[in-house]
Amino acid sequence: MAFKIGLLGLGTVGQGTAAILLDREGRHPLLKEIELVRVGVRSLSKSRTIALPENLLTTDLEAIVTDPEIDIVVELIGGVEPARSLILKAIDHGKHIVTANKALISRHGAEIFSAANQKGVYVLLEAAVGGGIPVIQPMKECLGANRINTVMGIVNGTTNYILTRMQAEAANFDEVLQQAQELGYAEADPTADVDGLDAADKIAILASLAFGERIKLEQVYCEGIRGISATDIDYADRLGFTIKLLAIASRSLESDTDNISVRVHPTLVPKLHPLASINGVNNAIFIEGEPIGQVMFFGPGAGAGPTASAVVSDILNIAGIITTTNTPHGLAESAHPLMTCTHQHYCELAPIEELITRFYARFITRDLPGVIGKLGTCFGNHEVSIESIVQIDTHGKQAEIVVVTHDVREGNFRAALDELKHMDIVDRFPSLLRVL
Ligand SMILES: NC(=O)C1=CN([C@@H]2O[C@H](COP(=O)(O)OP(=O)(O)OC[C@H]3O[C@@H](n4cnc5c(N)ncnc54)[C@H](OP(=O)(O)O)[C@@H]3O)[C@@H](O)[C@H]2O)C=CC1
Ligand SMILES: N[C@@H](CC=O)C(=O)O
Ligand code: NA
Repeated sequence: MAFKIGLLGLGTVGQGTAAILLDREGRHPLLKEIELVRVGVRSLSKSRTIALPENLLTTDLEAIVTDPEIDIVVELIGGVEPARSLILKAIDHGKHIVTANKALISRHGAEIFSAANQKGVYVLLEAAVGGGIPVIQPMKECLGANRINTVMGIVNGTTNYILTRMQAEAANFDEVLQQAQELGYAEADPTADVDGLDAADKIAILASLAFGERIKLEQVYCEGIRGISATDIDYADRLGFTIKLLAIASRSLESDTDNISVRVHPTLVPKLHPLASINGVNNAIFIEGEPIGQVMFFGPGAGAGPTASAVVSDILNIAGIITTTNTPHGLAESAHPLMTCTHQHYCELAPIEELITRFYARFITRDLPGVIGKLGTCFGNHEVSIESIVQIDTHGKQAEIVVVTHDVREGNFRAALDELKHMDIVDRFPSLLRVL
C-alpha cells in the first residue's frame, strides 16, 4: 500500500477512525491506498470496541512518530502534552499531521504550523471544529474569495446536548452531562465543555481562518453554561427565545482599524433564527461574508463516527495531494497554498466592555411602587435603552423583574448594574445574558 498511517490514541475518535480505515469497501477508492500500521495507546489491556489486526498496538508513541515507514501521523490523544511534543517530533521526521486537537492548536498553532511550513508538511484539523461538519477546509478553499465579517455558531456538542435536554424535558444538568460523557461527546475533562473553554478553542481557530490573523486565546471572552437556570429557560421561552451557547467572532470594518471581537457565552437566540433550531449534539456554523452573504454549515459536532469522518477526509486530502504532486511521501516540495497556514501576525481583540449587544437581565427587587421606574431611570442615566421591562412574578415582599435592552455598549450596561447593586430596592440580579 502507498500511504502508511501511525495513529496516536484509540479512544472515542481513534476507534471511529480505525473502524473506517479497516473497512474501506464502498468508500473513496483512494482509501485502498491507505494502511493503518501502528496504533499508540496508554494501556494495552483496556477493552476496545474495535478488533485490530495483531501487533498494531503499542505504548511507545515516540517510536511511531519517528518510524521512517510512516507517512501520516494522526494525533487523537487530546490535551497539550504529550500531544504537542509528539506532533513536533513527527514533523521533524517529515510526517504529515492530522489532528482533532483544538486545545493544542488554539494554544500552540503558531509553533506547530511554523515547524510544518519549514519542513514542507501538512497539518490538517478538520475534526477539531464542528466534529463531522466540513467547515475548516470549506473556509480555506470554498470561501477564499470572500471578506468574512462574522463567524458565529454552536460549536460544542456536549453543551448543546445538555441545553436541549434541559429545555425540552427539564432534565437535570448533572444527569445529562453524564449521558453526554457516556455517548463520547464530552472532553476527557468535561469542564472544558461546560465552562465554554472548548468552544473558545474552536472559535479562536475559526476566527483566525476568517480574518487571516492569529488569535491570542487568553483574549477570547468566555462564559459557560453552569449559571443557566430552569427559571431563565422558562422566561426566555416566554419571551420568544431559546438559550444556546454561542461562539461569535466578528469584525467591524467601519472603524479605521479592524475591530475584532471573539467571545463565547450563553445567548438568548430568537426562536426564528436558524441557530435556534440546532438541537442535541448537532453544531452549526453561520458565516457572513462579502460577496457570498450568509451561509450555514450544520451537522453532528461530536461522537466517534462523525469526528472520524472528518479525520479520514484529512488523511485522504493529504494522500490525494501527494499522489498528484508526485513528491516523495514525507516531504511536499511546494505546499498546496489552500491547505497550509501562513498567518504571521497576532491581532488584538476588542475588550468585552466595548461590545455592542442586547442584554436580558433578571432582578429580584423589593415589591414596592416605583421600582420599575427607578430601574428605568438608572439605565437611562447610563445610556442603556430598554426594549422591555416586565414584572414577571412576586415572592412574598420581593418582585422578579426581567429587563431586555436594545443594543447597548456592554461597559455602560455594567456601569448601570454597579449602581443598581448599591440601591436598597435591588436585592440581587441572578442572571445576565446577552441576546442575539
Ligand atoms: N470525542 C469527540 O466527539 C471529539 C473529540 N475531539 C478531539 O479528539 C481528540 C481525542 O478525543 P477522544 O477520542 O474523545 O478522547 P479519548 O479520551 O476517548 O481517547 C484518548 C486516547 O488517547 C490515548 N492517550 C491519551 N493520553 C495518552 C498518553 N499520554 N500516551 C498514550 N496514549 C494516550 C488513550 O489511551 P487509552 O485508551 O489506552 O487510555 C485513548 O486511547 C481530542 O483532542 C478531542 O478534543 C474532537 C472532536 C470530537
Ligand atoms: N467535547 C466536544 C467534542 C468535539 O469537539 C464537544 O462536545 O463538542
Ligand atoms: Na469539522
